[in-house]
Parts: sequence; structure tokens; C-alpha cells
Amino acid sequence: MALAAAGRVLLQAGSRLGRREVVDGARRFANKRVEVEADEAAGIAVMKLKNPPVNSLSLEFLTEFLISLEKLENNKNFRGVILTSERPGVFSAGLDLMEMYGRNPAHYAEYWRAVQELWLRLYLSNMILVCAINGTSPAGGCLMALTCDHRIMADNPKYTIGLNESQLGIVAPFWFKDNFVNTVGYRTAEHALQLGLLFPPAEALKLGIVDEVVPEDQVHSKAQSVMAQWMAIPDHSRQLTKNMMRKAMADNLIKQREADIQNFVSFISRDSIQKSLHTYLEKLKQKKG
Ligand SMILES: CC/C=C\C/C=C/C(=O)SCCNC(=O)CCNC(=O)[C@H](O)C(C)(C)COP(=O)(O)OP(=O)(O)OC[C@H]1O[C@@H](n2cnc3c(N)ncnc32)[C@H](O)[C@@H]1OP(=O)(O)O
Repeated sequence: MALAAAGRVLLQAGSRLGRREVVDGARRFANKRVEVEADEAAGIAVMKLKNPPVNSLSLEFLTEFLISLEKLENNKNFRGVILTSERPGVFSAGLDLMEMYGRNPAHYAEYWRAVQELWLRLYLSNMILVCAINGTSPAGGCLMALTCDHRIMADNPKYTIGLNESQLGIVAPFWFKDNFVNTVGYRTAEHALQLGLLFPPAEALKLGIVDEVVPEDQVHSKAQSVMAQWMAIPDHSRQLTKNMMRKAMADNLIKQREADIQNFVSFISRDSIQKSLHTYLEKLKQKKG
């Protein structure tokens, strides 16, 4: 119920969004920050994250993304989605630090609800989600990939993936941690989370963070061929199996959703945490200059 209600709010927030065109028989609809190439006959859509410069998960991005996802979910012809970045090099820089720095408690609460919603919608999606990770993917970017059924990463040692929150002086929430533990196992997760490790593709593959590593120019074609394999499985049995594997973990967040928001608001509002974020943002700036 809570999930549906929050989704409706987001849908209303974005009802003015959207531009459509038909290209090569595939429908393309786009808002500012998400581009969707929707091939209804094939039942597959490619969702491209398009929030320059680094695809950070800002509140506006989350709103637009959730609206696009909901459009696909509501059309029974779509069975599979490939998630990728419109900007090769960066899949997503994760949560938008500017949404968590120097704002007021009401803003933090609104932002966190949207982050929860993104995870719940993706994690519980009935569609097949294949992630084509064509760039770096720290923290919230990694979480998005972890919600997918299959992850393919470009073989470029400059790209990294992982949950690096502790390096920022913040803590990955329990549901980030649970999703990670269920993917890589307890010991690997404990080690990687404490150190805030980011892994290049070969190591990410070894640990099971991604399922395949392929040459950069083959990420998209590989995603299409993996999708074809998954689509050969009857939907009802695949969906029931996915739900059986995932429901308990999602329910755990749903039942603690309000408490999790309050925890986030009080944690992120602390002076010491704001200071850590400030230091990290300064480091990002210095790296440039
Ligand atoms: C209580 C716990 C709560 C939450 C859990 C948190 C989860 C998270 O997701 S926290 C975010 C973690 N993300 C990161 O640590 C990534 C930080 N960014 C980078 O490492 C790099 O930007 C990049 C490797 C992703 C890309 O490098 P590059 O292409 O060289 O770009 P720049 O570093 O020059 O960045 C350009 C521009 O974007 C700003 N920026 C980068 N990341 C973020 C971000 N996550 N949120 C907001 N803004 C970001 C960066 O500061 C630059 O801005 P300016 O051009 O204004 O200087």
C-alpha cells in the first residue's frame, strides 16, 4: 500500500513530463534525465540514465526515472528492461551528494523516501532487469545495478563498482547492505563495506558483484543476448521465483520504512556527518583543479 501511494505521488509530480517519437519501429520516450527506447514488439526497453555530468541520483532524476519505469510496468507488452548510461564512462555516481548536504530535515526525508522507492520498485520489478554497466558505479549506482537480475560490466580497469559509503564518512543503510550480502556473501560484504572498497571489473566479477565482464564495445549486444535468454523462460515461473527470492528482504524495508527515513534524517543532519560530506565534496573539487 505504502509503495503504491508513494508511486502515485511521483507519477503526479511528473505528469507533465515526456516527449515521444518513433525511431526504427521502436518508440522512444524521454524526459530530461532518462531516455527510453521502447521496442514494444520485442517486449524490451532500454533505459538510459542521462543526468549530466555524472548521472547522480538527484530527486529530479529519481522522480523521472520512476515515472518512466512505471510506464513500462503498466504496459504488459514489456517484459524486459536494459539499464545503462547514456554517458559511457560513468554508469552512475550514486546518490546526489547535494541532496544530502546543507538541506533541511523535510528535504532529507523527501529525498530518502524517493531513494527507498527506487530500490523497492527495481528490486521487486516483475520485469527482467539486465544492467549494462558501461562506466563507474559507486554506492547508489552500484545499488541500482544490484537490483537487476543480471549485470554485465565493461572491461575497462578505469571503471569501478562497489559500496564506498564508509570512505565518505557515512554508512550504507541496512537494505543496501542486505542486497550486497545476498549478492556476494557475508564475509566479502563485511570486508568491502568497512573499507568502502570499489572494485575494477575483473575483481567485481570474481566476487560476484557482476555476472559478466565483456569488451566495452560489446556491453550492449551482450545485454541484448542475455535478455533473449531470460525471455525464453515463462514469465509466470520466473516472476514467482524472483518474488520468492526477494520478497522477504523488500518487506523488511517496507515494514520499517518510516523508521528508516527518520534514521536517515537524524544521521545525515548531524554536524559531524555534514562535515564529512563537506570534506568529501572538497576532495572531489580538488581532484579537478
Ligand atoms: C546515511 C547513508 C546514506 C546514503 C548512502 C549513500 C550512497 C551514495 O551513493 S553516496 C555517493 C557516492 N558517490 C561517490 O562517491 C562518487 C563521487 N564521484 C566521483 O568519484 C566522480 O565524480 C566520478 C568517478 C563518478 C566521475 O568522475 P569525473 O568524470 O572525473 O567527474 P568529476 O569528479 O569531475 O565530477 C563532475 C561533477 O559532478 C560532481 N559529482 C560527482 N559525484 C557526485 C555525486 N555523487 N553527487 C553530486 N555531485 C557529484 C562533482 O563534484 C563535479 O561537480 P563540479 O563540476 O561542480 O565540481
